[in-house]
Amino acid sequence: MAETLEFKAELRQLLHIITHSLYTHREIFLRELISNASDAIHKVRFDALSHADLLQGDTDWKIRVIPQADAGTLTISDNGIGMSRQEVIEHLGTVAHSGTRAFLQAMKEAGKGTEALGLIGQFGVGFYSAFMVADRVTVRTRRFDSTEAVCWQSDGQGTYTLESCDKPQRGTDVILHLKDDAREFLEPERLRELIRKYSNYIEFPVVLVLETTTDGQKKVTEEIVNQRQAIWLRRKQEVTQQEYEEFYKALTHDTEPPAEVIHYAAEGKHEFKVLAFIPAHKPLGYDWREPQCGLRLYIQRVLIMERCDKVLPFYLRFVEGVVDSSELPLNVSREQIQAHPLLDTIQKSVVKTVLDTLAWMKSSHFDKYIRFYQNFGSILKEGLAKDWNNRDKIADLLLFESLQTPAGQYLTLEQYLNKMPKGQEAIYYLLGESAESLRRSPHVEAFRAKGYDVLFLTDPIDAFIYPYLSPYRGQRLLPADRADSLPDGEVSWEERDRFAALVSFVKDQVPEVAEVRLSRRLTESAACLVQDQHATPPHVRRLLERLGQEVPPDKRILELNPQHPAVAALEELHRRAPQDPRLAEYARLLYEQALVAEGSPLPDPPGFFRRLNELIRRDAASPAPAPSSPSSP
Ligand SMILES: Nc1ncnc2c1ncn2[C@@H]1O[C@H](COP(=O)(O)OP(=O)(O)OP(=O)(O)O)[C@@H](O)[C@H]1O
Repeated sequence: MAETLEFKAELRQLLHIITHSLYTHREIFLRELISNASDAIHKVRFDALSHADLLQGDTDWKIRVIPQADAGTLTISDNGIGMSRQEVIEHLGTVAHSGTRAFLQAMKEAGKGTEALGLIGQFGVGFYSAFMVADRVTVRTRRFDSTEAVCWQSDGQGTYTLESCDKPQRGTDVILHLKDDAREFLEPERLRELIRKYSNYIEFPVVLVLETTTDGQKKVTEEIVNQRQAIWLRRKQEVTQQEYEEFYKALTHDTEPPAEVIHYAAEGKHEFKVLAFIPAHKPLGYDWREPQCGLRLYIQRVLIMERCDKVLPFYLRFVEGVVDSSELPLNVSREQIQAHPLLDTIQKSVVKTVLDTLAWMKSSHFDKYIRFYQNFGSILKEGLAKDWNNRDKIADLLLFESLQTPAGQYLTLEQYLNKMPKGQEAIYYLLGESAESLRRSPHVEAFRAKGYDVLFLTDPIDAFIYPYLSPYRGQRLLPADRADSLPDGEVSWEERDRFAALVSFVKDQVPEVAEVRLSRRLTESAACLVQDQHATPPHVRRLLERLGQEVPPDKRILELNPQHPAVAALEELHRRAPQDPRLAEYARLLYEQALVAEGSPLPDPPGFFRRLNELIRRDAASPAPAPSSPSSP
């Protein structure tokens, strides 16, 4: 008796999109189904390592693609692991495929428009892509360690049926009852083309099974269509760039070729082979997916793990590829393999090669490197905190915008060091939202005047990794907005004397700060805020507060520029009429402009507007002044 069950809500939504729309990329259903069949064979090969008898002698691994024009069906059949009844319910009734979840997220972001539908081809939606070409799908499956076979059927309209069936061979048959407009997928030539295009490097034979009738005699032919070389086992000199690209695309579903290919065989004490790729860009949906890290681990061509994270540190998770070692034991559990010391050796070797490749790319193909960096730089930077042994190598790979680089161009730490003028004793940096706003910050004025460059750290992660950057090649890194980082330039005694009363008055009016003082940091602005070396930088504070964390308040230092006309005028007014009520308002305005200049929020915006509007009112009522220098903010 067939039992009818309902799909989970998320899946109903997906199936609705698939069955009610037209696609330009629907041919990818074949790639998805062949890839599932290949996974199933890998799984049974692995599970049977310790139970070879369960295979009952059937180790002729094959994925069969069978078009049947009379019935209008296309069957993809494998002798893989198969599924139990419970597994069918779990796997074919819910959204399992990670790409599918990313696709649904992308749909949400893109709205319901056709733009989102175009995304399907790039994501692939796993098993459910079948409904792009079929109005009914039947799955007949039997697990390798069971005698019970199950038949699953659905038209993709919200429910599916399950019933027991006969299936003498283990494995899974996916039978697609093709839609009328999808009969092209019955044509042998079209199927050959698609198998070669998308599944050429599947390691098991993908066999096209054709039934022909000659002189009334039916004949079945089987033709292996894919190349199925374990490309990583071949010598580098024997593999063409095109083969690498095709393999990479088949492995990752990326539509673009990789930025770099890394292919080598370690020989000597340990032997293993690595074929890894540095992608050129983040594939669609990369930021919505759960982060995945690791290379495919093979032992003598048997796939042991889809993502072996022991061979790749998390900060290199953008690297894709394969590692194969015949030295690892085949007949042990995945957990035991994960603990094998050879994996640490492999990791060290992969990390070194990837970092060396990135360094080479940076020096030889800078434009290509910039694109890579814009996509994956934030991830790579995590390594500064996590991989102390390679900290210097990673620091060498960083790119920065800076005070002296034209907008949109980048500088490395090494280039910064090389152009440091004599007398400069530290590498200066400033944390903030964007290079554009930092370029206008009062904190860089003195540096600009002295010809010192300031690195702009504007990636959100910079706020957390800057402590790991210093020292770089013996030079310390100092924040340009720290109280003691001022290149030099003492305020004269005479100025100190003259402004002493004003400074003390402003301190009384701005209890939020620990100190008010004069400084030479500013050449154009009237005031700015700095902090001592133990305080949390304001940009980091803003980020942490946005993340909902409480940061204990630090008292900061308000610095005034005694040469600024506004500060000078204030001093004069204070000397002339120390009781003038406007003085208190002006003192607050100096503090408030220092906050605005560094991007910090104002504690009392209405008060600020009132003070500013009062100034406008008064000023507008007085006669027009002589034009003043436009450069003084
Ligand atoms: N031919 C098959 N043999 C055995 N199990 C299968 C087969 N096809 C699908 N399945 C099971 O159904 C599940 C769902 O398949 P689907 O293609 O939607 O996602 P997926 O392959 O798990 O996704 P991902 O590629 O992200 O791992 C698979 O994980 C697998 O357990």
